Amino acid sequence: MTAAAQAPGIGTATDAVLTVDNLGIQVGPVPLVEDVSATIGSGERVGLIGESGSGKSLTALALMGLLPEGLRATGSIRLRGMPDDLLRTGERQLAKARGKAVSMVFQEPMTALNPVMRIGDQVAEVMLLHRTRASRAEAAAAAVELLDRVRLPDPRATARAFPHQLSGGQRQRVMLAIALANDPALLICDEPTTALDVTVQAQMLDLILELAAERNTALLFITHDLAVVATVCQRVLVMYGGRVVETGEVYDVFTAPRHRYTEGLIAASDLTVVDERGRLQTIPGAVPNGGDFPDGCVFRTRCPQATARCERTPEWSGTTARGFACWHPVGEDR
Ligand SMILES: Nc1ncnc2c1ncn2[C@@H]1O[C@H](COP(=O)(O)OP(=O)(O)OP(=O)(O)O)[C@@H](O)[C@H]1O
Repeated sequence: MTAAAQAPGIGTATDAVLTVDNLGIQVGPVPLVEDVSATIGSGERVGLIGESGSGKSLTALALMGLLPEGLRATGSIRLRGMPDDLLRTGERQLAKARGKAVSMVFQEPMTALNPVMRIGDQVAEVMLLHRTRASRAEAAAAAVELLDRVRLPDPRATARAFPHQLSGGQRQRVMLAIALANDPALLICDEPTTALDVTVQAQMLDLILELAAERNTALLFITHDLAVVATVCQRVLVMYGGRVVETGEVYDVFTAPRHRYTEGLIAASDLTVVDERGRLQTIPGAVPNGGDFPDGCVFRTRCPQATARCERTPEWSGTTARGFACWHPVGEDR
């Protein structure tokens, strides 16, 4: 059986808000993401981790139907509230689904917010777009309420402000308000706290968790930070070279990783592990550019355990809920 046939992924939820099957993303003939499968249930919180260049953001953009010009997605993406496969849905239907079936908070709110439009109008506009509120006045009042819910100080004054008048942390709260304005079934957070300082980061994470729990919103949380995943998520997908290399419950994956890449990521995130010269652990080498990953196991050129066997694509071991794709997994002698 091939790795593709086994569709590495996560979850078996019957009340799925998201079902991804064999997602691939290509630029011309070059594959950037391959064979990604995942199911996220209602209210579930799933992390997506991997180094820069692993394919996390492209995967998230595909789930929003927002891939950059020139990139093509294959496979299938089904979202609750959308009648058809997202990859076979036209732009008009997609625009309707965005915000309601799925919504996203990006890392850099300044690029996502309109710099010349008042905050309150930006929140109200998305409600009017989806007719969550009937009139402009109703939407304006609901926007102030929502700004209060994301704990912005003086929500009325904030509604009248322009983005540049707010701090980075406040702008990120506005983005969260906009993302939640139409009560999406799935909220994708792509490094939502990376640009914030540590205390603001923790407050933002608490807020996302609280509001998602209140509304039973499922979360797909993309981050480099394993500690954030451990705080926020129940399950995790580990990506490298555009592929899912391991998946499972956060506790299982972090305490007993099987893929050599996951093992390396965990060691690299542990500030207590140093070598004989006192240096922090790192994964050797650098992430290749998209499309430059080796055949076979995508991690083999950086993996200390690689053998000739790794020149063949590793089969998926385990289930879609707990599994990995590695010829020489942690805990098994070569
Ligand atoms: N528009 C594009 N055209 C061609 N290649 C692209 C494009 N966008 C991204 N890529 C490539 O696809 C690969 C995956 O990128 P992606 O942004 O998804 O990684 P990531 O894991 O999200 O990284 P980061 O954490 O830095 O956001 C990278 O090698 C990147 O250079």
